[in-house]
Amino acid sequence: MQEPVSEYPLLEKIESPTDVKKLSNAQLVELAAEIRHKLVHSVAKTGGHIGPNLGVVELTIALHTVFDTPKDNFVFDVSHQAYVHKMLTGRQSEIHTIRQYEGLNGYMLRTESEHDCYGAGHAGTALSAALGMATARDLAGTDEEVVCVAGDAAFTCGPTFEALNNIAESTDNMIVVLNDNEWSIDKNVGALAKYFNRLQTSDAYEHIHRKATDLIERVAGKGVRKLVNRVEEGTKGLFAPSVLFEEFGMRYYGPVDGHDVEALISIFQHLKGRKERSILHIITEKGRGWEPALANPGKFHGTGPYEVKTGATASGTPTASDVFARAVTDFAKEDEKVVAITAAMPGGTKLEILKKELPKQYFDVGIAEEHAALFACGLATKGFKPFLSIYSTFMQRAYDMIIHDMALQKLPVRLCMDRAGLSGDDGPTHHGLFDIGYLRHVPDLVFMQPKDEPELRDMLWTMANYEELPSAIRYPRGPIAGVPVEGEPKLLEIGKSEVVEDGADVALFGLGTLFSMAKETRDALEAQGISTALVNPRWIKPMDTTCLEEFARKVKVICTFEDHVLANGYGAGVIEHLHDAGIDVPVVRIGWPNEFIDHGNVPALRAQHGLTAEAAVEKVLKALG
Ligand SMILES: Cc1ncc(C[n+]2csc(CCOP(=O)(O)OP(=O)(O)O)c2C)c(N)n1
Ligand SMILES: CC(=O)[C@@H](O)[C@H](O)COP(=O)(O)O
Ligand SMILES: [Mg+2]
Repeated sequence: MQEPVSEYPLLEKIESPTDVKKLSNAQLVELAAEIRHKLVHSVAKTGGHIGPNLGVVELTIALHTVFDTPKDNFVFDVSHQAYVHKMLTGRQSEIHTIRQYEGLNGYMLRTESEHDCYGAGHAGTALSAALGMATARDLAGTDEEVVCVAGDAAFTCGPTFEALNNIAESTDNMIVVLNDNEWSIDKNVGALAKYFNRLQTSDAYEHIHRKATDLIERVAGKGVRKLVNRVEEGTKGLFAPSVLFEEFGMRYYGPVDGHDVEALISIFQHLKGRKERSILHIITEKGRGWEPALANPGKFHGTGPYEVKTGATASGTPTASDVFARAVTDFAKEDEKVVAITAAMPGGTKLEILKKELPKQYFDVGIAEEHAALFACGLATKGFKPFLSIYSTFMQRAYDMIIHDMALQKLPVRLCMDRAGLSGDDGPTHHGLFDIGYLRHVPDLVFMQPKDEPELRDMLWTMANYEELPSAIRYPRGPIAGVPVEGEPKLLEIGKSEVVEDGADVALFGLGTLFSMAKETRDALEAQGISTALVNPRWIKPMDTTCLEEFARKVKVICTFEDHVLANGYGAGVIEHLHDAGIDVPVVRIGWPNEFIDHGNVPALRAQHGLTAEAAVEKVLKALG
C-alpha cells in the first residue's frame, strides 16, 4: 500500500540539527515554508507566540545550519520565539503540546533539552547570560561559539545595556543577533526604536540592502569576506547603530534581510570563528507568512487559539484587565492628575484603552519596569496620581524601587499587579505567585485584592482617592468572578474586611480570586451541618485583625485561601498575627506549595496541587478532628 504523502516531508525528517545541515539551500527554503505551515496550524489549537516565531524561521534555520548546538550556545532573549529552535532540535513532533499541561514549555528550558542552554521568559536577560557563558569559555580555554539572539525591544531593557556596557571588558569573542522587527508586543517605543526605524527606511539602507543582496547572489559560498567587507564598508559611518555598537566595542554588521536564509548562512559562516565581538542587525517581519499576524502583529504577539483562515479568536467575558483599564480611563476623564504607565504591555494590561481616549495621560516606557517605577515616583512628587500597571511577575524587577523610593518616601504610587496568581500557559516564569511575599513586609504601603469585578473597581476608586501612602492591588489573568460592573464606584474603608456569612464552628477567609472556592467550601461544610463563616478579607495589609481575632476566639478552625504560594503569603500573615496575639486556633491554608509551578491550564494545575473546595473540606474536617 502506498505510504500517505506527508505534509511536511522535510520537517518530519529533522530529528536534530545534524539533519538540517544535510539540506541544500533550496531545501532550506522549502523547510522554512513547511515550518511556517506547521506553526500556524499547530499554534491555532494551542495558542502561543505565533507572530514572533514566524519572524525567526530563516534566522533559526541559518543558525542551526552553521553552528553546532549543544556544543555551541544559543541564548534567546525572552525565548518566546524559540518554537522553531525546538522544532529543529528534536521536538518537532511535540510542538502541538507547547504550553499545554505536561507538554513542551513555551520558552527555552534547560531541563527540556540539551540544546536549550539557558531558560528565560523575562526580557533583557540574554546578553548578560551569553556574556557570562563567553567569559566562562575564555577562562576554560574551550572554543565553542556563544550566540545571543535579542529582539529590538530587548534593547529597551536596562539589563541589556548593563551587559553592553560590560561586554568589551569581559570577552573578545561573542556574536549578537539583533532581530529588528520594529515591534515589542505593541509597536516598539523609545529613542533606539526610532533610530532603528529610521535606519530601515533610509535611502542609504535601501541602497546597501540591494547591494548586499546582489552581492550575496553572486559570491555566496565564495569569498564571503568580500561580501561582508562590502556591507561593512557600505554601512560604516552611514548608520548610527554601527557607531553606537562600536562604542560598546562591537563590530556592527547590517542591516540585512532576516528572511534571506542564504544570506544569513553566508554571514554566519563569516562570523563563525572570527573571534570578535560582533552584532548582526537583521530586519524581519513579525508574523511573516501569515496574513492575520502580519496585519496585526500586536494581537498575534501572543494569543489564544485562533481560526487559521481569518485569525479570529474567541471573545470572552470581560477580564480584570478590561475592568481596570476602563475604570482608570474613566477616573482620568474626571481628573487630569490621573495618569497610567505600562512597561511595553498596553495590550495585556488593556491600557491601550487609555492610550486611545486620553493619550496625554498614558505612558509606555518600554520593557523597563525599574524605570517605570521611578518615573511614577517622580510624577507622584508633583501631585500626579500614577497607576503603574505591571504584571505581578514583572513587578519583581521593581522591588527595590518599591521599598527605597516609594514606601520610604511615602509616595502615593498605585501599583496595579495584573496576572497575579497562577497565569497558566506561560508557566513558572510568568505565574504571579510571589507578590504578597515581596510586598507584605514593606512598611508604609497598603495592599488589597478584590473578590470580583465590581470590587476591583471600588478598590481602584479607593486608590485614586488615597494619597497618604503607596497602594498596591493584585488581580488575575482573565475574569475574576464574571460579575458585571454597574453604577458608580464606592469608596472602601481601608483595612476593613467584608463578613459575608457568620458561623460558629469554622471561619473561611477567601482572598480575591479564591473567594469563590471558599464559598463552595462553605456550602459543602454547611451541608454536613458545620456552621461556617465566610469572610472576604479584601486587605492583605493592613490586615483586619479585629475581624480575624473575633472569629479566632469563636471558632474551632480557620481556613485561608489565596492564589499565591503559602510561604510568606496571606495565610502566613494570619498565622503570624494569631500567634503574636496569643490565640491558639488551628489554621489550615489553601494555596500554592513553595515550588515553581509548571505551565498548563489552571484547573488541572489547581487539582494537581490541592487548590480545590474538596481539598479544603478535607483539610478542615481533619483539623476539626
Ligand atoms: C521583564 C519583562 N517585561 C515584559 C515582558 C513581556 N514581553 C514578552 S516579549 C515582549 C516583547 C519582546 O519584543 P522583542 O524583544 O522585540 O521580540 P519580538 O517579540 O519582537 O521578536 C515583552 C514586552 C517580559 N517577557 N519580560
Ligand atoms: C512573552 C511574554 O512575556 C508575554 O507575551 C506574555 O506571554 C504575555 O502574557 P499574557 O498572555 O498573560 O498577556
Ligand atoms: Mg521586536
